[in-house]
Amino acid sequence: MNGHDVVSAKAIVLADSDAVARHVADFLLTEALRATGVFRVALSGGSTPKRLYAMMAEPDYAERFPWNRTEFFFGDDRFVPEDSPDSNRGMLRKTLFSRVAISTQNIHPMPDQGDPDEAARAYEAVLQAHYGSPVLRNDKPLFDVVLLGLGENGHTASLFPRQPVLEEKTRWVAPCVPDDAPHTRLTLTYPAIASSRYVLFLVTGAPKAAVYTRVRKGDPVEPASHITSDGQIEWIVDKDAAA
Ligand SMILES: O=C(O)[C@H](O)[C@@H](O)[C@H](O)[C@H](O)COP(=O)(O)O
Repeated sequence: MNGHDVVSAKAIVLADSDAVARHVADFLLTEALRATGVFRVALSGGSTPKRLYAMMAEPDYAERFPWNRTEFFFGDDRFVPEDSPDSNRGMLRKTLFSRVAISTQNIHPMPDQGDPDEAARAYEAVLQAHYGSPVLRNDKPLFDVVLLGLGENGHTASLFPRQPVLEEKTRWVAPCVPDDAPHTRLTLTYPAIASSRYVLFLVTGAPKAAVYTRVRKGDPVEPASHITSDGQIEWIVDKDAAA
């Protein structure tokens, strides 16, 4: 029971999606305040974490959070302009970053224009500059916390079923052209996500119950089953998803 993989990971089952959001918000605040230097977070997209981001923007939380000692990165994004309703960058600007006192220098969205492969390599260069090396070491995490969601088809970040990115063992960021999603995406790869102190999966709602059960059993067909962390993985789920 080491917590480095999705099967041995601890599961925290909470009443509803608000309780999940509050738990993760409190966890991020505690860890950010405890950090002695820069605190690095990779943010998830999609709808599940929107409640979390809204909570983080609330004044009584925002005034306590060390925004300018925190570097916010993206776990993935759709390769669309920021003003697209599908952009994680746009969603985070609206729900969080436009509402708190954070410097744009502490926010690192993924590129959303040009050639996707070149954009992925450019983002990898940003990560390597912050990490201080082009080679990941398992005793020096790239991220303090990686937030992940879980799609009903077993994807997480933009690690989609049947995609070449699932085999990527060297690059930290890569493009993905899912065969069952409308946009090309950029995503952190498995090795980049593994370079973390914590990976938190946020899973809520009855529609996620089946895939959550399959991934928690380590079903190898599900891309999320192959997520590991040099630190600890935790499932933060609501009762409907855990049913
Ligand atoms: O950009 C994205 O879409 C996310 O990073 C993706 O991995 C998401 O977490 C899952 O698709 C779950 O999405 P929901 O939270 O909307 O169910």
